[in-house]
Amino acid sequence: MTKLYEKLTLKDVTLRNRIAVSPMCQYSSVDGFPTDWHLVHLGSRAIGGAGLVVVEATAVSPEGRISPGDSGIYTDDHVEPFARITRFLKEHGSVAGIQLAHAGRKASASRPWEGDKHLGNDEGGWDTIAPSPIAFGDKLSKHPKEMTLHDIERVKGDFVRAAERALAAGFNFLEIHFAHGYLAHEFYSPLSNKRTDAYGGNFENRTRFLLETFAAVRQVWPERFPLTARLSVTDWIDGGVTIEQSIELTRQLKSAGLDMLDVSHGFVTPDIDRVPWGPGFMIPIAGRIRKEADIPTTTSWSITESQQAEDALQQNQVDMVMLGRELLRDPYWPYHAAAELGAEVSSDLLPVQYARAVD
Ligand SMILES: CC(=O)[C@H]1CCCN(Cc2ccccc2)C1
Repeated sequence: MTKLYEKLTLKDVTLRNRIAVSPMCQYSSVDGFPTDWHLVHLGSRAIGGAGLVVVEATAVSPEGRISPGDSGIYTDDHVEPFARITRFLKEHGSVAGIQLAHAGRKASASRPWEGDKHLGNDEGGWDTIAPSPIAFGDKLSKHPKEMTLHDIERVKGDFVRAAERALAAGFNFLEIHFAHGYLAHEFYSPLSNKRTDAYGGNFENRTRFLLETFAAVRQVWPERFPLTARLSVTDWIDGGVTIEQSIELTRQLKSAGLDMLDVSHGFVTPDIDRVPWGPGFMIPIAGRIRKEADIPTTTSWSITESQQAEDALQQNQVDMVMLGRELLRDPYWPYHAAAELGAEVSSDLLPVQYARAVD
């Protein structure tokens, strides 16, 4: 049996296959509100057969957005526009997921096609916050305000309220963003966290914000729905977070109710020279964490071929694959991959309206 097309059950949620649409920023929201673009962009990937569609990094507060075009779920008015999307995704056989995020010191940036750089407060930008008053660097050179303990409590509350709104909007899969040099990763990594209070210094203190935020969200996110996290498991840099530390953190998150780890990497500093880029280069690392932390995993990064995805599943390195750019290039990848792998293209992979396309 082609494992890529086996169902996957996480708590009370069952995916029709092991293919997920990775959360990918569209920079096309207005004051956080998703638009027709999002309905068509995400809806077409549900029509294309993905088992899970995860909505892009969605900010838990206005200052937590990467760019002014980012999605947000920081007011109750954001719920219905997202509910319109979740209804469509579910109607076409996909599980509806969303990634909750706070961009920390990487916030207040322009869209990639507008330069991917910090915006001054006189050009639509805003003051940023972070564990320590240290700029990311390169094109993101704004110095963030060091978060007070009050700021920390507020932002944890923002994650909780955002999770409650995601539930109200009909999402059944929730991912907290602990990666890519955004706020939570900035607490986790010694490269960005120079605090001397209970949120900085040793491993216990640097993981405190992540564990407290996770526990607070778990309390409001129903037990019957999967709660996951995307974690940069290594900074690739001496002095940064290591895979060994991340295995320990994953074990602690699992004890707190983590249902799957979305294994990612890097980007807490501009330095990407040490990243071992290559086809599916994160898959072996996901496999190690899956084994040593004894938890379901998924991962992304240069997964493009059907046999590559099938091998990762067969070798028990991941339980699901998350495709990003490959699904931008081809929303019907799930259908094409089934044909390549000789998996019978079950009728639920294509909508009834398209079924006649299969001769
Ligand atoms: C929110 C998030 O994680 C997105 C933001 C846009 C780029 N995405 C992909 C990316 C991650 C790290 C470095 C370069 C590219 C990640």
